[in-house]
Amino acid sequence: MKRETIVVLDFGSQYTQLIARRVREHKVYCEIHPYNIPLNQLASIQPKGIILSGGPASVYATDAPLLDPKILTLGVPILGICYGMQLIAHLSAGGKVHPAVEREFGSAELIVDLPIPLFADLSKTIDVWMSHGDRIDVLPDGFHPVAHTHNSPIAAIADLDRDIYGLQFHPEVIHTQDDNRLLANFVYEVCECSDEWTMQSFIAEATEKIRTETGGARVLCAVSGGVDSTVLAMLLKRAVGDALVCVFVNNGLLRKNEADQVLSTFRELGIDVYYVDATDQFLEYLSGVESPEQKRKIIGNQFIEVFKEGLEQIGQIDFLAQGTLYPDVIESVSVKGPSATIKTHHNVGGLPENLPFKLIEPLRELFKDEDGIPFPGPGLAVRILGPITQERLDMLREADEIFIAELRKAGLYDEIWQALTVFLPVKSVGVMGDERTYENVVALRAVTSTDGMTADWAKIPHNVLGVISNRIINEVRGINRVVYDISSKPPSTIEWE
Ligand SMILES: Nc1ncnc2c1ncn2[C@@H]1O[C@H](COP(=O)(O)OP(=O)(O)OP(=O)(O)O)[C@@H](O)[C@H]1O
Ligand SMILES: O=c1[nH]c(=O)c2[nH+]cn([C@@H]3O[C@H](COP(=O)(O)O)[C@@H](O)[C@H]3O)c2[nH]1
Ligand SMILES: NC(=O)CC[C@H](N)C(=O)O
Ligand SMILES: [Mg+2]
Repeated sequence: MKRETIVVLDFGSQYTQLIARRVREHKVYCEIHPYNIPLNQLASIQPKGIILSGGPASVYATDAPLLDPKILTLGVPILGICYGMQLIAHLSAGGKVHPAVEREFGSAELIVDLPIPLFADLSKTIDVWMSHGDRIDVLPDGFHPVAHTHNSPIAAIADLDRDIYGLQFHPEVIHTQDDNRLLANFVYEVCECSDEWTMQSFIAEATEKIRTETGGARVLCAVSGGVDSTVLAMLLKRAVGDALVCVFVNNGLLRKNEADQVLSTFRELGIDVYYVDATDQFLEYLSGVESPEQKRKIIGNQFIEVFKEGLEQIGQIDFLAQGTLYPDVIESVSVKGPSATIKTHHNVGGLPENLPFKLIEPLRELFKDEDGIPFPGPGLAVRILGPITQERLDMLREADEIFIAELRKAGLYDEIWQALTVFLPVKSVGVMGDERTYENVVALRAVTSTDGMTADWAKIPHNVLGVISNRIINEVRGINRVVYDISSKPPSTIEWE
């Protein structure tokens, strides 16, 4: 049976992914395609409904991204959001879109004038989220005006015969206070989708697909202990059982007890892991290296070496599973300009592309909710400024464990996007028990952020910082000074290297 699918056509809105996520929250599968997807390709998806996203352009501009007008005649229900609605008006006979006298950003009160099924179970006035400079001035033929705001006399439109709708506001953002009803009404009432796309149905379908794809051959999954590779390994275990080969490499740059924790997690999951302790090899190659980029390069290369050696022992494997997620897939077809058009999927631990595997990517349809603080691939290597030594790694591990534990204890862990401890290559004078000390400094770094691209330093209460500093200086031998990093990104970065 064909899976019921809602397609979002992307005109470059910052909210495109959010639209897809909101639709999926209603247990209806939704995928994103560029606005200029060829008509036959779109038709072959057999969408139950099409949503046209917002976008930064103006429909009347000469280089505006347009829609193949035949899409409006497919007989599939369509919902245009903001730019999407303006486009429907622009492409339909009689419709006129012009710059509004006043631009409208933020909350606005929407008054519903025509109670159509799209607005079922909603009150007559709704607080909605606006973000536009253009508006429909003349309604296209065949459309009814459905709602208005103070600044947008035509804030929602409907052609009930053809099931084509437009909203000037953004139903996908939480500031539109409709309890996510508008998109629910669109997918259930207008498109007549059922709520059958669940994680259970995804797992069942993905399991079947992996079995068919691999046909009993062995599958390699490199695991880091992170969410993506762990979920991937669980799904593969279910699908191929003992044909799954998991490999976990200890590069000596992990946090305190991390390797043991990863191994015990996999034991609890009933998944065998081929464990390679390559600490000595990594530290040997990193010995004396100070340049951050050099460190990264060495770590990447050693990863490949370790993997190749491991594979010689494990023997022939046909498939490599990667934890590519939907945002990676979307980026590779993005409309946001040529620089973003081709993105190589993030490589498993920097594995080279010429290894003799066929790739499978069972998670490529999924989004992930951000969870906890990420740990970067190069690990503690980029948190020790200057040369890496076992002694420095040990001090840093202890200090880092205290920092994170105290953040959790203070209930701050979930508000913080990234938290780390940096070992500085300087010594400073202190006094401990009347004795002069001449020891090391660590810097604490904690930031708030939504995507890691920009970040602000976290305003951790002074008393919490005090406890952390005391504990580190008292408990970690070799450290007599703790400083807190109060730089934002930009101009600084989150990590120090
Ligand atoms: N120490 C390791 N041993 C084996 N494989 C690893 C290791 N570190 C990373 N990998 C592999 O490289 C992939 C990419 O790592 P990275 O940390 O950059 O991505 P990620 O998105 O955080 O994924 P994850 O949540 O699985 O860690 C991981 O998903 C895993 O397959
Ligand atoms: O896998 C990774 N390999 C790297 O080389 C690397 N460098 C930084 N980071 C992580 O990326 C986010 C942003 O960090 P920066 O502001 O330091 O660039 C932060 O979350 C960093 O931890 C890395 N992750
Ligand atoms: N958010 C949008 O889609 C904006 C559409 C169009 N650029 C406008 O300003 O009206
Ligand atoms: Mg990871």
